[in-house]
Amino acid sequence: MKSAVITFPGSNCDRDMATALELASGVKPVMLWHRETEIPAGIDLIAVPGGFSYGDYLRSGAMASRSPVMAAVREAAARGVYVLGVCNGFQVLTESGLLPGALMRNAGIHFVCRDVKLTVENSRSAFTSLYAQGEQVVFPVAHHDGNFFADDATLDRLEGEGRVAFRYAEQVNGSARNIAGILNDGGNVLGMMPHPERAVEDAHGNTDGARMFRGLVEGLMAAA
Ligand SMILES: NC(=O)CC[C@H](N)C(=O)O
Repeated sequence: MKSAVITFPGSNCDRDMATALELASGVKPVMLWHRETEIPAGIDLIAVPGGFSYGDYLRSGAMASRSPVMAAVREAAARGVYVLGVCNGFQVLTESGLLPGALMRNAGIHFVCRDVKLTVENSRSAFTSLYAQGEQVVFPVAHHDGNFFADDATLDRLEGEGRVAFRYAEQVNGSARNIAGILNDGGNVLGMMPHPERAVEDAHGNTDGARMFRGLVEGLMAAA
């Protein structure tokens, strides 16, 4: 599996994401600066990593979503290229229109930085194929704008179409229906606030995230 990791000014999880992808695939991802206007040929997966792009000014992810590279990411996603947005990456994907809804300030205002329990709500996606349906996993979160909001009709559609990939199994940030991660209608774009790339090796004390990356490698290689 060939992957690319986008870096914006203020990204801080880009190298962790690259390490997780390399561990799973054996191939170093291409690192793409936000000014790039093209996704290199042959890329199967684009990762939009966490951090504080543009210092979270205006709204988290809003300025990054206007970066030249995001037009190329939108075009690639429309061709079926897989896109994984984590934390600030999820915020960038909603601001880009690649995923519905918005990430608002956490209920309770505070930055939340801890391990949280999640339920795998859809194990049939390319991102979750190595998890069992309904399985509980633990991923770290670290954000102040993780409070997922969408109107009721959108939430009903996400639930009805199996596009809620992960749900918090505990109260974390006030997200509507405790939604932690969602898929687009094509199933090739996933945005999530928790950080799978921070739970991929024994030194992390938790390897629950590793199956996301291994599942992607296995699934995308089988499709190639
Ligand atoms: N870890 C992150 O990506 C943080 C995301 C964003 N800056 C927030 O705090 O909400």
